[in-house]
Amino acid sequence: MTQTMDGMTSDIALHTEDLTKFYGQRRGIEGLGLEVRTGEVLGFLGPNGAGKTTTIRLLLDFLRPTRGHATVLGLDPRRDKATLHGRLGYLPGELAFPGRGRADELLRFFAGVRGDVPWSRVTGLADRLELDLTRPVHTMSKGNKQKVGLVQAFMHEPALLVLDEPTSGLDPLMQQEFLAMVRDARAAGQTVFMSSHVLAEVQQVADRVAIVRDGRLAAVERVESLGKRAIRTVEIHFADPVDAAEFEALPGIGDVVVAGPVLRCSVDGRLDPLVKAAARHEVIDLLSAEPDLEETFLSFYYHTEHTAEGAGDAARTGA
Ligand SMILES: Nc1ncnc2c1ncn2[C@@H]1O[C@H](COP(=O)(O)OP(=O)(O)OP(=O)(O)O)[C@@H](O)[C@H]1O
Repeated sequence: MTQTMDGMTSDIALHTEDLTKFYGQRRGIEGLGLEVRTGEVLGFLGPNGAGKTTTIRLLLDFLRPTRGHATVLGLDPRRDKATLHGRLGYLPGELAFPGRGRADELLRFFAGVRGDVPWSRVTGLADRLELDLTRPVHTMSKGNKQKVGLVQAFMHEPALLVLDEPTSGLDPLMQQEFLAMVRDARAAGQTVFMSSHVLAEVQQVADRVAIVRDGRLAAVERVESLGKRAIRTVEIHFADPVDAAEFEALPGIGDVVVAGPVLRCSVDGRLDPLVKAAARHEVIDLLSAEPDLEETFLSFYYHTEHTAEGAGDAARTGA
């Protein structure tokens, strides 16, 4: 539960209404209506330039909206900035650390600003992320700087984590560790709002995903429903040539192309029928490409009657 100014609790951690930011004539984000429940992990997805960073900067009052408003932990991002500061963990998309100090010096500074952060919590997070705290931050790789950014965002166990492209620069093992940190945060009742342009990673931890395109909210869906619709591209190499007709009629299979012993197709939903059909032949290799955000999105909207307006309703109800 989120404690509001008047001492009441709320199960809404984040709320935006008609949140809009134009940079001159250029749309950053327009008409965003979104609700994130306390304890929920929301993936905020979209291709480059979709408006993710603009939205996050509005939530933190680094930008002022052209119109509309946001409520964060029941508070006003502008009026209650100081109160929110201690209750939020923020990872910016572009990290810029000042000075030439070591990571532990910088993190001690952050811990001091936030009040009583036990140092063991900082070292615990650094250990999880395999971050050497004795290194000067300005000498670190992008990935290690990202880890410093993550430690400062998580260190005070904030009620709300707002993370802009958190896995950027992390290697696959560290990405998994980060996702485990998000799961732990969720289990502890924290709310997580994380932007990404990679559906596959968000799908592993998020309860819902909100998809933005061209500065507008295009869809809000529960992760399970997107998963079922996920289109994969599959390529199977057989020992001998196969016949396309054998695969074309399978449920969910499309775009079948056979070149001798190599079959390429798209799979909408379960892989099982294709795998069982393929197993009638000798299989040399099977390659399955991660569902692409754009493909999943298009597949979802070709297959349902949802509209962008409907998505706004879904955002509000969490349906
Ligand atoms: N300071 C700015 N001045 C003018 N236009 C801007 C500014 N910041 C962002 N924009 C524009 O607003 C739109 C949304 O940008 P934003 O950075 O919010 O997208 P994003 O989804 O975070 O993209 P990325 O993943 O590339 O960071 C883009 O068209 C971008 O060019």
